[in-house]
Order: sequence, then structure tokens, then C-alpha cells
Amino acid sequence: MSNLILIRHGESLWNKLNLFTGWVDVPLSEKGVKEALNAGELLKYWRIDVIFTSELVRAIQTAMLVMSKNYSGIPKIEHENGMMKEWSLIYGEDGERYVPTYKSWHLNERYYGQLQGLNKDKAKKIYGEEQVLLWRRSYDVAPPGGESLKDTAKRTIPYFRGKIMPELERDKNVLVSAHGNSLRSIVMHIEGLTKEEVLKLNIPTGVPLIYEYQAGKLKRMGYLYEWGYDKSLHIK
Ligand SMILES: O=C(O)[C@@H](CO)OP(=O)(O)O
Repeated sequence: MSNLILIRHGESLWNKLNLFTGWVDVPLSEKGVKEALNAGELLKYWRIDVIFTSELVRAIQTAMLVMSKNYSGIPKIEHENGMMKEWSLIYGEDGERYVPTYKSWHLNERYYGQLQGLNKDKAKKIYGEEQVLLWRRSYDVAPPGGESLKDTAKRTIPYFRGKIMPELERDKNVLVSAHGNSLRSIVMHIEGLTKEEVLKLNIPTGVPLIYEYQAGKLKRMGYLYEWGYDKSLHIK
């Protein structure tokens, strides 16, 4: 048996300002740092064997803050190619335990196109609430110049199947630190949600969502809080 731990990054400086963020590389707010540390506290004694994050700093920060509390080992970023890969190899024997950490744009937030940088309430005033809700939560309506959730899934799901699932199959506990919509596409896939169901799916910042992997199946344990699991998927 192994565990899949999904976590949306803590609040970012642009979440706080209520701006469409997408691929804009914004760091965590002070509250976001606290959320990530709190998640780390909850996961303190969990064995984490491998980490996947997006290429965006808010997800990387969140994973590192979680690991700053964790005893599994030191997260070591595994670069895929070039000098970063070649020159970051370890040749000595220092006896440390390392947790391989992979960064990939496949896990990045949905690309929000021309909405990036726009205030979400201002967008509602300009385009109407209904239109903005479709851009933000529907499955196949893309924001102007950006990705629909369906488009996002075209990059997240092959990565999930090709890189993340094989680790679970090898009994590795996996931490995935990513974003509201990249995680919505992954949860939609795992849970087999319909287009209508995914409209209601909102993933809270900085709360670990735990799955158990056994015999080829992922079973949801729920969102992990101080007091235990919230088994519902749609957190109010
Ligand atoms: O701005 C964004 O990139 C995302 C996540 O914060 O926003 P939304 O909740 O609208 O999908």
C-alpha cells in the first residue's frame, strides 16, 4: 500500500489580491507560508519517498516548507537535463537520505491567457458573473487566449499516468504540490467526475488531500486536518 498526497500551494500574494494568476510566478503570502508549515506539521511523521511539484515558485515553496517539518529526508531537486543535471550529481557518500523531487511545467496552473493579472471581481463586472464562473470552473470553456480545464488535463493526466502512478505502484508515498486547477484536473480523473461535478470542485489552499493506493486503485481518505479527515470532496 502507498499514499498519494495532493496539496495545493498555500495562499499566494496574488490569491490575496484576488488576481488571476495562472503561469505568473508569484510567491506565497505570509498566510500561505503558515498554511504550508501547518500542512508540514500534519504530515510530519508521514514517510514521503518522492515529490512532484510544478515549475512555479508557490508550489515549490509549499513542498519545501512541508519538507522542512518532515523526517523522511532532504528533498533533492532532480534536474532533467543539461548542466543542471550533470553538475548536480552526488559522487561522495555522505549517508544522507534524499527525497527525489521533480519539477515539471506539466503540473503548472491552468494558463489563464489574457485574464492573468486582472482582478477577479473586476472581471465579473466587465464580463458578468456567469461568464467568469464558466472560465474559472467549467470543463471546456477556455478563458480568452488561455487553457480550459480540458486543455490543462491534456498535459497533467499523461504526466500523472506516466510519472506519478508508477511511483505509487512501486509502493512509494508521493507528495504532489501543485495548483487549484491543475489539481482539479487530476482529482477529476481519479474520481471520475463529470463535467457538471467538476464545476463545484474547489480545492482549498494548503490542505493535504490524501489517497490510499492499493491493487491498482486510489481510494480517497479525505482532506487532512488537525482533527482528522474531512471525507467530502467539496469543501465549503
Ligand atoms: O488565478 C488562478 O490562477 C487560479 C487559482 O488561484 O484562480 P481560479 O480560482 O480563478 O481558478
